Amino acid sequence: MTTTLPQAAAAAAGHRPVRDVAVVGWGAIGRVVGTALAEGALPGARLTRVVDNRPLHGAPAPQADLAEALAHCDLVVEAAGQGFVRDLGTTVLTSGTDLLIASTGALTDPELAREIAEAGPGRVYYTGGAVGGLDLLQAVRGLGDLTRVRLTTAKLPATLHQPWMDAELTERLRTATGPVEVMRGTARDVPARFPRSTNVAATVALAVGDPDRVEVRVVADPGATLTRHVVEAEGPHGHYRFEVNHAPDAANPATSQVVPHAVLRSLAALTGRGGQIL
Ligand SMILES: NC(=O)C1=CN([C@@H]2O[C@H](COP(=O)(O)OP(=O)(O)OC[C@H]3O[C@@H](n4cnc5c(N)ncnc54)[C@H](O)[C@@H]3O)[C@@H](O)[C@H]2O)C=CC1
Ligand SMILES: O=C([O-])CC(=O)C(=O)O
Repeated sequence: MTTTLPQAAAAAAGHRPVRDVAVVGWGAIGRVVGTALAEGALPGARLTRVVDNRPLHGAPAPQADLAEALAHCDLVVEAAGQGFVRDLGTTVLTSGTDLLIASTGALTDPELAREIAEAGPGRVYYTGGAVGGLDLLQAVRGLGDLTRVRLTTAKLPATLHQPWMDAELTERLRTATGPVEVMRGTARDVPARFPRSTNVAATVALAVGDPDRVEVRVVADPGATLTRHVVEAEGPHGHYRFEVNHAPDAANPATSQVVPHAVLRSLAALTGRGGQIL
């Protein structure tokens, strides 16, 4: 039988406290994260509740509403969508629960970004998700502002179709035989237009500190069997280029397969696990 020590007693006794984690959103990301936690993949964290707005069968922890989940966890992993962050992000934080956000695109609304930043006592964190190099871009800010930051995202056309698109653009996506630029804008406006597909733009913006400074191109490419994100940045102290090409999730090709593993890496850092590249 295992004995669970309360967090403070565990810390005093020299044990690292185990984080009680609720996963919100049991889809491409949440399912992989929650299953790994339930299988003990991360010794410093355990899955206590799962929240989803659809009935679930066979989840490895009880399904609960958010109120019940908050009573049984000290950390919420958001893998549900920008709507959850918008509607309930501050509820999580004001309950004293930490929040790890995947749907960073919600933060492009300046009022919500301010509310989330000021809410507490829970702390908010963001996963790097599908992009890399953000640690370095954050570090470079210590040397002075970046003068130009660009993100180009290329995905399969079907993953980029949106209800706001007119008939002509919809048809161009449907019949594309080569790359089609579907939007050019900034990290302020793009993630709201492609809420399930371009959170990466908002994440880059969090790293560089300004959504208006990040120029974004979204490209529908029938040849993009791997989802591509290219981040290019330049400043007085250097220039940087990060390109990733990810296999998409089989069930939800808008999401790259690596994303839940990026969330698990974020969780490993949050549990205080040693040996991490921070
Ligand atoms: N930061 C990044 O690099 C990435 C971020 N994302 C974000 O993560 C979100 C989740 O991605 P996936 O797992 O691929 O989506 P998914 O569509 O496979 O799963 C989402 C799950 O959340 C549930 N859900 C939706 N709204 C909810 C709510 N308000 N409360 C509770 N459950 C809710 C749905 O029923 C579904 O089961 C995306 O919508 C996107 O915003 C996705 C990919 C990359
Ligand atoms: O998974 C990806 O490649 C990116 C994605 O969906 C997002 O940023 O919302």
